Amino acid sequence: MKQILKKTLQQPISIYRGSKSKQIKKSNKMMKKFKYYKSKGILPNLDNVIDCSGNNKHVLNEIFIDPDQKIPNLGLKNINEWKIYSLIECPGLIVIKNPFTSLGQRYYIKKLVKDYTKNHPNNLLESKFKQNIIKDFWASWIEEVDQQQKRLIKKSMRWTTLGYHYDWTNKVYNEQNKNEFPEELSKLISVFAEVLNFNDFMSEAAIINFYHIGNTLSAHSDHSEICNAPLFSISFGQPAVFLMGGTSKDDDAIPILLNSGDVLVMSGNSRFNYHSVPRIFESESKPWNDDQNINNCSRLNSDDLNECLCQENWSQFDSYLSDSRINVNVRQYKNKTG
Ligand SMILES: O=C(O)CCC(=O)C(=O)O
Ligand SMILES: [Fe+2]
Repeated sequence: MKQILKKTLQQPISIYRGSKSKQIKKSNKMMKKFKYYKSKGILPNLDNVIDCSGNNKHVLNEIFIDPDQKIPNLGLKNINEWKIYSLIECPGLIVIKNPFTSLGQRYYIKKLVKDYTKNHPNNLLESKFKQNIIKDFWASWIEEVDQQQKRLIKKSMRWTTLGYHYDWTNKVYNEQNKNEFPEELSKLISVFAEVLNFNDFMSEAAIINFYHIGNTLSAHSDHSEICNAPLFSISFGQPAVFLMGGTSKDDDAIPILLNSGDVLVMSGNSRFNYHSVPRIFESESKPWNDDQNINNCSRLNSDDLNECLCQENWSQFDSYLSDSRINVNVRQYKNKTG
């Protein structure tokens, strides 16, 4: 078992899901910045990383929404507390600063890493891992007593897909290989879409990425969806530097700090831009533990909520998150009018 795990894990630490380009051109500004922020030797200077707060007014525009509109109780803060920004230099890129309550964060974290890794396609399916790990990653991880094995199991889960499954080899969505898109996630995304006036958005396909300190995601653009609908990307756990480039890898890239709970929306011109994740940080802040107020959670499943409220149970998630980041990005795959 140890051998099989080790063998499967002998792969680049970068999540890479396509064919590699052969050479890095000198003009490839995205790659240069990627290398800079990824660097392990000399720690990168983070002064230029945009943290999407009031401190960065020169590069951000605040988007004001109706503070009296009604949103469902899905673990989100009161709408009058939401802060939303667009990036002046990247039209269409929007960041909703953590709109989740602490319990809301816990709820979706549990869904993403425990529930959705079960019964959905994931990167372990074609590996030689034991069936129990492939079928129920979370149970296998928490039940493992050997600390070395436990670490290996944790790092083995890199991605899971929901809804239409993406065929990474042929770079197409697979019509036959489709799972039910989780209803609670679709409802959550609809709230973000409606608040931002993307009223017809349909959640049809999602990728959940699991990163651990040291993991990266190479520069790519998400262009396999045939519609021009926005892409909603939610991050939980440890913070990351996210690089947002242009339509060519030669375009310069903007470094953005994504903290737990932040929702990044790629719409309009930014939808098909190159982007990457060069770095995950360990941070002291744990916004999923701030308070466990059940306000604004009445539309969430009570059994799931109780699981998040039970401290003994939650400590497993805390341990998972101590050096991990979870990102879920949700897409509309088909053009409804087409
Ligand atoms: O982890 C992130 O923030 C980005 C993920 C991403 O770009 C992707 O999965 O296509
Ligand atoms: Fe992407």
